[in-house]
Amino acid sequence: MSVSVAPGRLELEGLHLSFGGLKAISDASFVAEPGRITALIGPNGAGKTSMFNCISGFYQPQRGAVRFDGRDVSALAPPQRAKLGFARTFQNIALFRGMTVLDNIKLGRHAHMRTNVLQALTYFGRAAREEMELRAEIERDIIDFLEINHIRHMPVGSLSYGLQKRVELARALAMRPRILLLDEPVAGMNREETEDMARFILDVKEEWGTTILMVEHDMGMVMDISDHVVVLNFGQVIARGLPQEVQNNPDVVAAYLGSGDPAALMKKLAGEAAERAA
Ligand SMILES: Nc1ncnc2c1ncn2[C@@H]1O[C@H](COP(=O)(O)OP(=O)(O)OP(=O)(O)O)[C@@H](O)[C@H]1O
Repeated sequence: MSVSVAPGRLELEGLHLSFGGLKAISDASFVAEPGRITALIGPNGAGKTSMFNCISGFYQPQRGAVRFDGRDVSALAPPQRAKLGFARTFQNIALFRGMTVLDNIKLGRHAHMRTNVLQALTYFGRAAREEMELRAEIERDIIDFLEINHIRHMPVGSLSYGLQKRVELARALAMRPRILLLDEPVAGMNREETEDMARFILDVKEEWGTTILMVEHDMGMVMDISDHVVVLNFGQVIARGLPQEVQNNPDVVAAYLGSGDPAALMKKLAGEAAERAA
């Protein structure tokens, strides 16, 4: 691996977001530290997706700031944030199903290239050189790394769900992110697919050093691989800390269950994850 992109530090300060009269996010602050995995969890409707959309620039919070390495990026549109190193995967896979794995991954990188997609698809001059370098780099750094060599020329639509999610991760990595935003990376996966994805996310952290922020419902996976967990409830941050600290926090348990029984919480959450995977 030879990926040398400095990880970024994401800081959210006093974020407010309302839809009409409904407060989706209310005075929420937290930090995703460089080179760490931060998980954003919370019951359904807690505001996780809204928060993700504020971070990637799809939503504009009414108040508060999104800072990246100290710079206020709140007013930047998603493509401008992408240029600063934000890369995102989506809850519902956002790939071109008729295109091959390799072409889908290359599209991730074209956002950053000096020549645009059309120029790059015609093999002349700088475009041709960039295209060849890109292909070599993607094959070396990403396709091998994510163990998707055998499917590189297959159309994405023909792949299993777990592999499609891995291709989406590959496309995000092709952007050479300084922060990777993963929206429910293992939703809908079976146990084996979940374990594979968890391992790849850990490998990205360890080998690329990328800052990772993920929204995830699978508590087993969250507790296994996160360095830091932030819990949202009704749009507010109600807890943050190490996975074990959060797991045993009575406010968190109450938010999920309305009871003080952490064992029951874990059982319920594990059951929900299994239901989604079934
Ligand atoms: N575009 C929108 N318009 C109106 N209300 C919205 C919109 N997006 C989200 N909401 C509301 O904001 C609140 C937070 O929703 P959000 O989807 O961010 O929660 P979540 O934690 O991601 O939930 P889930 O785990 O179910 O995906 C909910 O009450 C939701 O109905």
